[in-house]
Amino acid sequence: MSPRLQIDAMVVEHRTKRGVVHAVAGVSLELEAGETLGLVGESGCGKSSLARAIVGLNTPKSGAIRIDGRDTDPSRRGAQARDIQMVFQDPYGSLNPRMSVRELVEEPLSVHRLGNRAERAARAKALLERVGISAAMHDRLPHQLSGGQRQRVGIARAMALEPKIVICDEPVSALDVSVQAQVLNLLLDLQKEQELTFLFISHDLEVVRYVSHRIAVMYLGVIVEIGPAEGVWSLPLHPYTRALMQTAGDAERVAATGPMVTLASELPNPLHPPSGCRFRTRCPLAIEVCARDVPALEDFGDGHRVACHRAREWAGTATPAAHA
Ligand SMILES: Nc1ncnc2c1ncn2[C@@H]1O[C@H](COP(=O)(O)OP(=O)(O)OP(=O)(O)O)[C@@H](O)[C@H]1O
Repeated sequence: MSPRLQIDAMVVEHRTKRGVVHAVAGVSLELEAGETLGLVGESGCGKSSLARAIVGLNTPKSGAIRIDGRDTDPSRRGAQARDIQMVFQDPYGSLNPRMSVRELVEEPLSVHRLGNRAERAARAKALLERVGISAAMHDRLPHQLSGGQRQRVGIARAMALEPKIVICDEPVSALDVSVQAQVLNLLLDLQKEQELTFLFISHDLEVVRYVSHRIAVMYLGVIVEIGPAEGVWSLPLHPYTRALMQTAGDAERVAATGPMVTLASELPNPLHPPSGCRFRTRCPLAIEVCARDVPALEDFGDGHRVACHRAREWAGTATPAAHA
């Protein structure tokens, strides 16, 4: 059976005055129905550029997007544009400040000419109630809502067209910690009810681990490690993944499974990415071959794949860290 979502050799470039930014440099991913793939990486690694290309907000330079095995129409019009929706980090920026909550949720239904006026109103009401926005708030404007309520409206809007796939781009990063779990749990409940596929982008490794079946790690436009969430978590094999986990306060666990990697310098200039392995200029383990050859994603078992010339050296000997 075809995967629900297949991204094949996606390339996204941004033209700037200083040159071309290679934001996504050939990313391929497959996601099953009902699956969450968490995507992590530092700011500037290309996560949003990839997400925006998948929902049609960026035009990729090349690559294919398939839903249930069918190529999507690059013009992204019609029914198929409904299949992939996005939940943004900052719902305030993506919600028209002059529209009421009710109008905001009705809008996608009107754009796609679904139902008559009364049916759209009823559907918007049901969606808002499902995401926890009570009837008393349906006439309010976005600025009259809390951050968590605004994100719930953003989620209702994304769900209005009954998508198969939802790209969640840092959906809880702008929220107070106290409401983050509520919004995450709402997303997980909706996923179960509707067998939704999530691409879940976050720089917060704990959040990604909480929601994801699999985790992909992106560095400077490429996927450097991907695998089952607990596998990647307990035995991170790419030096960049190890560095991210170490920075996130997991030094002890990382140290138990191989070399420590500290991220010293800044992300290289994306206008001129390094030759060979893109991470090698920041990698304390880099050797000659790393500057010469681009490492392929190699399978280490159970679908845990890593693009590193040196990962084998500790992969065979290390014992996965105990699950916290
Ligand atoms: N519209 C644009 N025009 C020019 N360059 C862009 C544009 N959007 C992104 N970039 C550049 O592309 C690269 C990848 O950025 P992107 O926002 O996709 O990364 P990210 O990992 O999502 O980061 P963040 O978490 O900060 O959003 C960066 O170098 C960024 O400066």
